[in-house]
Amino acid sequence: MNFLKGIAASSGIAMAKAYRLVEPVLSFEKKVIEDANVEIERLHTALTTSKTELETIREKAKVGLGEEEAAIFDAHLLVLSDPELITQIEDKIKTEKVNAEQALKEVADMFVSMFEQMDNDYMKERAADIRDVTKRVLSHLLGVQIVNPSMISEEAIIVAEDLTPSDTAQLNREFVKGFTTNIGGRTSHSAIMARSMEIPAVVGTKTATVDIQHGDFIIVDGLKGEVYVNPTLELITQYEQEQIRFEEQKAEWAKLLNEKTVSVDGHHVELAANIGTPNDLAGVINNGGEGIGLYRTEFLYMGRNELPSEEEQFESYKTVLEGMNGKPVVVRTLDIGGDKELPYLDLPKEMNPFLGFRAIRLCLEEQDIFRTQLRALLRASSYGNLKIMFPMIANLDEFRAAKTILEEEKQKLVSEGADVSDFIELGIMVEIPSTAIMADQFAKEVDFFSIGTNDLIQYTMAADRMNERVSYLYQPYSPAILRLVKMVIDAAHKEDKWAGMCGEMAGDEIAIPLLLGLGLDEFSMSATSILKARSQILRLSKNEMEELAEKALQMSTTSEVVEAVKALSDKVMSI
Ligand SMILES: C=C(OP(=O)(O)O)C(=O)O
Ligand SMILES: [Mg+2]
Repeated sequence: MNFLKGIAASSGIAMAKAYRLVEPVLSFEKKVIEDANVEIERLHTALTTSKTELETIREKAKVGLGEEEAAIFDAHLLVLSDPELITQIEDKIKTEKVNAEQALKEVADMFVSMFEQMDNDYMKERAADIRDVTKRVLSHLLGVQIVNPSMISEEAIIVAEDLTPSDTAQLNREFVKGFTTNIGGRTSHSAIMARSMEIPAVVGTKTATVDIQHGDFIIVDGLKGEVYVNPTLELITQYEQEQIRFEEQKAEWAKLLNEKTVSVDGHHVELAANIGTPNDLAGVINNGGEGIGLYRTEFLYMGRNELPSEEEQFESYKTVLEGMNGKPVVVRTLDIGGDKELPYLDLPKEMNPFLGFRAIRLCLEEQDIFRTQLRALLRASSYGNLKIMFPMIANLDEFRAAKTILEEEKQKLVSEGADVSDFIELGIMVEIPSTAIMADQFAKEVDFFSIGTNDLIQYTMAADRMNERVSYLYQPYSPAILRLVKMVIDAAHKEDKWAGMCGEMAGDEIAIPLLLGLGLDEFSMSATSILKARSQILRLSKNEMEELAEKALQMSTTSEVVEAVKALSDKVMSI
């Protein structure tokens, strides 16, 4: 039995065979061939196998993700049967007497660079399609298997170097019981998505792909951040008991579904959910969410080849607003960048993507993208209680510029006769230290704050949220972070505004007593954490937590703070 320690990213216990999701090696040598016909036949066999495979993937994507996501594969199927591409590969094999792999690569590279140089987004997307399809055909020529998470059709635990947010979105919950990765932290987006999909996960193990072989039986303990490879029967039985206990605990929490979240001394706070797509709505309702505190709209833009249209966005926003039936829905405008990439935007690679051209910075420059989203939001506003929030605001000029654009679009829509609500609150994410420090000034102009601690911690501590090697610095309970949070909440309250938090800290059981004491009004978290948080807050006294927070703000280290919270007694800690 082998044991790996990582970061507990999504709670629960999974036991199944390992499914390794590793990039295949597609290297080959250029060869001079004797018989061109043999090579051409190999090429056609690889093309046919790729076609059958893509059709199956397309079908699965259609069932699991919907027609729109599946349409991406139509573009790939088109490339596969493009006569111009195929004839040129055949000609190369015949005239230059090279192997099919070499001919395929040279012709594909030529098309890719031709399309990439065109000043046309549609053509640039075709370059990405050709690259993808070439990889698939090449894998069949070489007899190497390309793995695709959406193709998993038996119970498995994924083992990977890392999972991108779009890989995670494609996971089929029926078969994927859990995952473990080499890199990543609790607030990397794949971890956040795992929590909302209720898939147990341990990230940042450093060596999962080395220590775990395809088909090994593994246990992923997402509560403790541990992974066992080929465990003993005794351990399996122990974990089966553990699974039962976890389910019983969840059943207890479920009794609080329709309760208000009120402390023992009568202070009410709002427990809201973070979502990525309208598909997450059911989870919010089934977990007793009192609103949506963060709708990460960037997922609408991901896993596809082009920007979503205004109409498409309008439909998604309307679905969420109607689904929440008048409860608050905070929609965050496009926050692309960092670990959330959009290949079709074709932005230059940056040295420090988390500090680069992203989120509101990109939206203020690429205004077509921004205005389309704002129009869709404004049109949807009459279907519910919409609040709009801008991400990554670093100074007041950015907020004012974004607000002006929103107002311009609103005027246009109103003059076109559209129905736009007059009660849309406008707020910002506080996730950059400069904004927390200047919160008193912002509070005069915004309607609310939502503290994005996932980024606020990484920017304050200069510790990458995705890097497990610096995770010791990435501490939500650090007095430095608590002081910033206090500044933001106090600044909001001074201007009669509300302050929420949508970073993962809001659902963390050690942070919750402190945040209640600091006066946070709204806690927004993975839907699956809501009932547990409610059960905890129902046992806390706001007055006592104020005293605790006061003391914590004067402490000098994170561990002192953690000890003080834990000393509150088992009564207020869930586990
Ligand atoms: C909620 C946040 O945004 P994201 O995790 O999407 O960066 C945050 O930074 O805390
Ligand atoms: Mg953020």
